[in-house]
Amino acid sequence: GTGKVTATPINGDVEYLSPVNIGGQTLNLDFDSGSSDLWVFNSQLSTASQTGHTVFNVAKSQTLQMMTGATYSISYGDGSGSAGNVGTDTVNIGGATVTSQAIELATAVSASFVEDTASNGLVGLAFSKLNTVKPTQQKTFFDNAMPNLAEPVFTADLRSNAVGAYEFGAIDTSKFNGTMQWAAVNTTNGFWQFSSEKFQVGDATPMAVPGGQAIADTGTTLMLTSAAVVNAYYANVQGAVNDQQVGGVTFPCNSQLPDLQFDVGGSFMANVKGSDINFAPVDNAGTTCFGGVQAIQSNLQIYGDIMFKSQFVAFNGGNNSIGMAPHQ
Ligand SMILES: N[C@H]1[C@H](O)[C@@H](Sc2ccccc2)[C@@H]2OC[C@H]1O2
Repeated sequence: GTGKVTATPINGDVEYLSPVNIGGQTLNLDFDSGSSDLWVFNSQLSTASQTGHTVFNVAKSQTLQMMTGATYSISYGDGSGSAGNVGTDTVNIGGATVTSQAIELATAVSASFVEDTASNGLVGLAFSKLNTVKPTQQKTFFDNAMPNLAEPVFTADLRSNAVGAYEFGAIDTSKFNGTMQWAAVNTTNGFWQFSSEKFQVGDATPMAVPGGQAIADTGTTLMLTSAAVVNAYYANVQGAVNDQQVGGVTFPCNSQLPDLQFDVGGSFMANVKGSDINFAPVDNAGTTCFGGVQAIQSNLQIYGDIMFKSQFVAFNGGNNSIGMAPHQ
């Protein structure tokens, strides 16, 4: 079978939310190719933590079965996190259905999740080895669904300020231009990780990347790479400054940002459109804008939604590869 759901950007493309049916109840969740837990806001949470959210009502599902003694606890790269207990239920994502999917039921969530009222939980789509359920680690929705999918793939079609889609079991070739190019994924760390050793602006000298590795992470808003690459890129942008106050590089909103190409698996260069690197204004007048490409201190670069807005991406769990092509 296959399944397809909308991916709706919220708050200026900060994150993308998709409807998921769990035991007959539909929640908008954040699909995250950078983690491997499916957890939801639910009726066990404190009233305060539930404020503003649509919660999964554990009493209302006819098919929920609690997993005795099972717990989870997850913390994310940005310091947020959640923890709770675990059950299994039927999960239907746009027609792709898993009858006994581990559903992690938060009994505690960090402030940033409570405040983010648009999101009622996450669907982890990285590799199951990262799942945090104890004592028995659980499989992701994709791992459970794969045997029944027409093809062992899911795709992310994320758009700038427009509704896109996640699809399971098929690659819709009408959604991208040209031929999709593929690279090997190294699953050792549990991420959709591939080598990415260089960046290039126009036909300038390519910039090397320390560590030369990146992950494709739909749950990260920006594109995070080395400070050297960030500085070299914004050297092309008049008025770009690294503003500690704001927390990264800003530039005049009317800047003509150059495209940025990045190496994928040593086999091809994929392009991020300059227009997608203008992430958002930082001031009410809309004079100064925050860059979509920012620096992290890590040998593992994180290609988040800024990259996905320029590239249609396919994740192949059959042969552990990642495919990219410019959006149609
Ligand atoms: N894979 C990512 C994950 O989806 C988010 S969790 C999240 C936190 C608050 C709001 C929305 C989502 C967090 O930032 C980067 C990395 O960890």
